[in-house]
Amino acid sequence: MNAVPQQGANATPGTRLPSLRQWVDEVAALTRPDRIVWCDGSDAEDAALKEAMLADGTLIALNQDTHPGCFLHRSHPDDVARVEHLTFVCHQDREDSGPNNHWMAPAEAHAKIDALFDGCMQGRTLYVVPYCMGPIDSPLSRCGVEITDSPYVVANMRLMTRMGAAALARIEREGAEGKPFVRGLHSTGELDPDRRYIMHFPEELTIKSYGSGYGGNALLGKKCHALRIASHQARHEGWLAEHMLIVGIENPQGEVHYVAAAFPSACGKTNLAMLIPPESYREKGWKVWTVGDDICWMHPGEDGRLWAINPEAGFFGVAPGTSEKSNPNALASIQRDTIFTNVAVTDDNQPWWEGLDDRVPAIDWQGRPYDPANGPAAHPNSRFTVSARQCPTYSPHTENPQGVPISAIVFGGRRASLVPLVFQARDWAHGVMVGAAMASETTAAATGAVGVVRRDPMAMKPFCGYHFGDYFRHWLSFDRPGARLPAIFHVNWFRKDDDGRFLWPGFGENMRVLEWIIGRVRGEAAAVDSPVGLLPEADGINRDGLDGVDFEQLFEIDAEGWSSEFAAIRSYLDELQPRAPEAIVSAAGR
Ligand SMILES: Nc1nc2c(ncn2[C@@H]2O[C@H](COP(=O)(O)OP(=O)(O)OP(=O)(O)O)[C@@H](O)[C@H]2O)c(=O)[nH]1
Ligand SMILES: O=C([O-])CC(=O)C(=O)O
Ligand SMILES: [Mn+2]
Repeated sequence: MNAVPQQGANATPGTRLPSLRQWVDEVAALTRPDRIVWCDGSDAEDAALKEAMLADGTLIALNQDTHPGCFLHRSHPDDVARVEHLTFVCHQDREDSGPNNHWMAPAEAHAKIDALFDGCMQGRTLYVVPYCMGPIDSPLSRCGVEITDSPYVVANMRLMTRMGAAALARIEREGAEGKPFVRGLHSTGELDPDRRYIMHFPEELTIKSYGSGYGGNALLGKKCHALRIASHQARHEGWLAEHMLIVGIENPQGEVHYVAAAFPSACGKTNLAMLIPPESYREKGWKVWTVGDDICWMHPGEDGRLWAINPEAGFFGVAPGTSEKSNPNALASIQRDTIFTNVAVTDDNQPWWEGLDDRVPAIDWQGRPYDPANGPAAHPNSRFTVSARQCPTYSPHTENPQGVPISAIVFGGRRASLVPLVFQARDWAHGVMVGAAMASETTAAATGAVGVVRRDPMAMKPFCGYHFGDYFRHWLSFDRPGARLPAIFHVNWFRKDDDGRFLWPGFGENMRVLEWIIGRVRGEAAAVDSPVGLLPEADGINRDGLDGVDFEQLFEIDAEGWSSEFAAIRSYLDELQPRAPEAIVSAAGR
């Protein structure tokens, strides 16, 4: 490991880039770490970090015979999910952050969080983590540096991003040309929920996160950079940074159509990205390729299409519900070299969670002997971190510097009632309205109540780094001469019957809906108009081999229910005035 003892102003630089060196010096002067380590991303560095974490209990070794290279991390019980109420987007002008974000004046926010950072790394190591979001040689990629005092964050960032020497070289090269990198400062602090903030300064390309070690709060390349900061950059540079999976669907003719889909947190992105088609489809030659499971950056190409890259290099996936039946690709991916966070373990020290299989766990996520009276054995938001390359369906085109062309955009939410299995938007503006009108039941991915329907436009409510009205305008701006935009759809895997059972089997069977979507894109499948959009014809979704599915109920359009839904959408858009674009407001029925 390249350990560099800090010697005040004479500290070994670690970089040729003066702006980076100066920032690290400033942060070190504020946080006063015992030592500074510049991370190179090497295997040796990773091994040494893990050894140190095993020694101090940050990591616990899992069964190395069944799960080589796998470790468990138990977080503080109060630090298990994103904290939206403590997450701020601090534009100079409050209006630019919009009613969709918590706001504080930048000067006040800096003062408040810098007071927490003051001296917080005494007795700790400061790690400098250079990273690249996207393929290292792609012009669409963007770089950042995270400074953190958490070795767990370093190990996760190594899986989730292109981290280390190659990223630093790109940052230095771009820096010499005057191109900035995103600066992220993170400390786990005291893990005190009352001394915790996740602050974003889009105009300064800066993130400051204090008091949490959890994924979306602490792995700053992910939601903080690749969505909140990047969405702001994308607005000004003419591209889109979205909370979307990217999946390639190969039809029997060997044609691959790439689909980008936005579902809110813990609503099925990882599962759809890794879908295995039913056997009848596989026999005919249908295949699915995984490009990304959480974030998608889309740029208009010279051919007028939208080209997408996955800025991430790994998956930070929800463990509960992942099984041989629901998601065999995810399960195959996490047999080795995986970091598990807040899962349970069996008596032979294998990772376990609800929905995995019918074994009984021995120890729960907090390290207690398992007792059902204490609730689930694994935390509902327990996660695995793994390199995307370990996924059996990993698409080699993920590394394309120019990205992959998107044929269809799919929006979706968790709606127990009202919303049909699938419908298509009539055109781009209608599709943007459909995305803007999204709502979904809240999940364990963020702290707070679970199962409450809230409006979550484009699954970006917690992640859009600017005013939603401007964001919808930005989406509309892609419809211009020469554009060959993807068709837009909406799906709902989660509609329930009167007894509270899911009407749709979901998971691999979602292939049937994707087949219709690809059919529409290719101009082959028929559709009928309805008050919400274009629906498949009565036999439009392939039903072969599907017994007991009530298609009538899945596609039922309740006129009265929709009229109150549209009223709710309109009053939501009212809150965004005067910035909500007229095209969206009128598409929502005014
Ligand atoms: N009923 C049903 N549940 C599903 C389906 N797909 C996923 N789920 C459930 O949704 C939950 C989480 O899904 P993920 O795919 O991990 O969610 P995600 O959208 O990737 O979430 P984040 O990583 O939080 O952004 C799990 O409990 C799954 O079992 C489906 O088709 N039908
Ligand atoms: O960011 C996280 O912590 C995990 C995630 O994907 C989400 O919450 O959408
Ligand atoms: Mn997510």
